[in-house]
Amino acid sequence: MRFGLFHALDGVDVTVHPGEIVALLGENGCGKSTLVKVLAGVNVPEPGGTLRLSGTEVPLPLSPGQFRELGLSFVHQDLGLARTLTVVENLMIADASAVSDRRMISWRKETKRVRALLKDYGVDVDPLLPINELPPVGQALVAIVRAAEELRRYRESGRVTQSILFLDEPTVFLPESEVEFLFDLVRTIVRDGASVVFISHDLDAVRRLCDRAIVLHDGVLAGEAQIDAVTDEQLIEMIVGKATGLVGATYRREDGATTADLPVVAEVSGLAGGRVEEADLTLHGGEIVGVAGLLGSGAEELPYLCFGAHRSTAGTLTVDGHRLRLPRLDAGEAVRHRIALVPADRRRDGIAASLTVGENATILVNEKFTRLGGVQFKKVRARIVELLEKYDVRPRNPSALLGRLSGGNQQKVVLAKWMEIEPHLLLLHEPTQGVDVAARASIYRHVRAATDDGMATLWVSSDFEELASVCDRVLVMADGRLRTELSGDEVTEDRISTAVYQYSTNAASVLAEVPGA
Ligand SMILES: Nc1ncnc2c1ncn2[C@@H]1O[C@H](COP(=O)(O)OP(=O)(O)OP(=O)(O)O)[C@@H](O)[C@H]1O
Repeated sequence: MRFGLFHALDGVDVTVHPGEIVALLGENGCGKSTLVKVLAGVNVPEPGGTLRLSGTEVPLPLSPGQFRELGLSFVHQDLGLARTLTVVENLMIADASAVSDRRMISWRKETKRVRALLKDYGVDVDPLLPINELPPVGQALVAIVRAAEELRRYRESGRVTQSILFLDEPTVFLPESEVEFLFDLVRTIVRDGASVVFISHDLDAVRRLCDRAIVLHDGVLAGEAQIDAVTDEQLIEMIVGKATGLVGATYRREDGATTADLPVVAEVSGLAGGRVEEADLTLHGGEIVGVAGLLGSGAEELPYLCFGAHRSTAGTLTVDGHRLRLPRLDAGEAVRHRIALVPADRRRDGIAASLTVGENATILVNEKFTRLGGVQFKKVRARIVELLEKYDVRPRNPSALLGRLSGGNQQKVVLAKWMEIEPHLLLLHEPTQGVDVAARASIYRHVRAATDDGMATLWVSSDFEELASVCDRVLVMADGRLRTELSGDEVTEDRISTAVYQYSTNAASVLAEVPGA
């Protein structure tokens, strides 16, 4: 498969067996989604490739929608749901044939049918709620149920004997604690007779769910392995193409300095807003401070409240001696005070998809390249080239539209953009989601280096292993308040996890809001 002169896939052979869950792994931009899109009839590959399903050869390229006749179904990262429509409506759109011969839709009957269907799959969401009112895990579950139903209809139609569900990073926006609900559903689908291809950068998740891994590297097949026959180090070596020593690496301060030795850069006091009832925190230059909490604890809102992206009801933020009233803070003022925010929802909040990579990377610092009212294009371009090299953005093409880059490469550009303002305070929310294992390590190193140079960093993540490897201190949030603090040797994945559940007195009720819990 070529895009212009660029070979996104080159001679890749892949086999999927009945009833198997196969992981499709590889670095950002190695061609995973491209392969899936060939099978979805979106990408038109070069002549010469073959596709054989249950022994029957199917000519390539596939036409859009042809996958339905072949027993293939897809859940892409953005889930592809109509967000303002209800769960019932979304499930009905997928099955238009079921209603095409009726003159009137009986919503009562449809709701009853969908309620029973969701129950069969063990998914507990209200069928009458619009998609965008469901929590992220509920949305992902609905998208997967819709695909599973599609597979069931294929099999019942008698046209296909085998069916394959492709899941392209559906867990990327989900807190770690909720991923398991999704996996239960995937296992149900496999029991019902489908095979699954699961794309992910989360090796833990891959280990929990998959039987076998297929690894791509720069558009070619790098290897295959049964999951229980390889170590993480071996898988990573296949993914990256060389030994990395990344397993178990840490990115904490090396000089042993403690909080007390470091200068205060930012102080938040009396913060309230959203689910945060009250939060006070002091952030030091040179220190990465993690925040851990269950969904609904308020942790996931802290970065946005401190940036003025979500409205606070009370509180102040003092950065480098400037006292800002949080309820009146807006993004413009935050940037002027060198506060940076890397948001979790990259597509919605992080990138300008229709601008180029270069425009995105320099959008916050245009004035640096303006002289006497004119833009110094040579200088801008030189800086962009430097940034693409430094953050290893692939391809190194400043003029590519950012929306066309693979997810992980978009994330590298988002970080590069924010680091350009030379932040005093960096606010991160799930900054490595969708990022491959090597690029993740490079993000850790960049943030560590800038923090060592005096920046204060607040890192909110549901990945406690990540927090344990990068943070010097971790605050635990529950019920809208910061409950405890772990530092030094206490910062381990186990201690963070234990503290989060111990302090979340409403852990049961938080989980009760999660469909399927
Ligand atoms: N429509 C397109 N036009 C031009 N280049 C494209 C297009 N789609 C993908 N590419 C390029 O093809 C390469 C493979 O992209 P792909 O999205 O398949 O990567 P991926 O392995 O899914 O990565 P990630 O893990 O980051 O999602 C990337 O270099 C990407 O920029």
